[in-house]
Amino acid sequence: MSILKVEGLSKYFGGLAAVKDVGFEMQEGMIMGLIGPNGAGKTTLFTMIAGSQKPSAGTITYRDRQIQGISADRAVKLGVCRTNQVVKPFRELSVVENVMVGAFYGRNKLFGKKAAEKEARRILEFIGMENLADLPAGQLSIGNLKRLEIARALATKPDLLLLDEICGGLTPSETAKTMELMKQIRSEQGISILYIEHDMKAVMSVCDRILVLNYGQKIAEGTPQEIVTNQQVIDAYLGQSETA
Ligand SMILES: Nc1ncnc2c1ncn2[C@@H]1O[C@H](COP(=O)(O)OP(=O)(O)OP(=O)(O)O)[C@@H](O)[C@H]1O
Repeated sequence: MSILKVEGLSKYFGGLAAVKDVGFEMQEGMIMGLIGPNGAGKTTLFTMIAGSQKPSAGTITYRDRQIQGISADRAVKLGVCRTNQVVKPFRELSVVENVMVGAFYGRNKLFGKKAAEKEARRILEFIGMENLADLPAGQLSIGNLKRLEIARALATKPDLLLLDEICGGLTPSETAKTMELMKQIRSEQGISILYIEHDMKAVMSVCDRILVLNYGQKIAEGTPQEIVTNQQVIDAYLGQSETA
């Protein structure tokens, strides 16, 4: 069953086509990678799906509902939540309080403070951060801040999770842990994931399908194996990222 269908999606900033006539579909339970060079339009595509930016043209169908142009708040309430590439926790609040903010802001209307804290601690345990729950978020390492960003998003109870470069700045072992976590989020919580990443090893290890953007346009879509052997993708992106 389709969870997300994007058709003819474009976003113009003045004369610049940041995203141009992009279309793709995600099936329920899929982990889909979104790759491409810097400035290719990946984040702009995310912001349109997550509701913080209105498309110039095109449609975004989430399950059976068109959601293009809705607010980020409304998108979260419908079950679409994104993380940010640059993590912005409430640094003076504790780790568990940061996750509680996600729970209050999210879909589940049952929450009082106690229930939100219980849920936040459950999520921290799920992602292996329960021992850090009472520290101020400002004291976390970059790896743990990225995990906290995922925990906050999970607390909103998404069905579609948009992850933006959650491996940037991580060590190889932190990256491997994060890939395992993504697989668990899908298998144990049934959440579909759209995933922007520059780390090709990470993308290859976790994604069912990959979508490639270049200058705002889709240049390829396929399985990881199809993508790494696609000459257009090698020329536009993989060749340069290997030498970067
Ligand atoms: N608010 C904005 N106003 C004007 N131009 C913008 C705006 N947001 C993005 N752009 C431009 O749109 C293009 C696509 O940017 P976007 O951030 O979506 O790319 P990206 O693929 O996410 O890049 P990166 O990998 O560096 O994060 C770039 O040329 C960028 O400068």
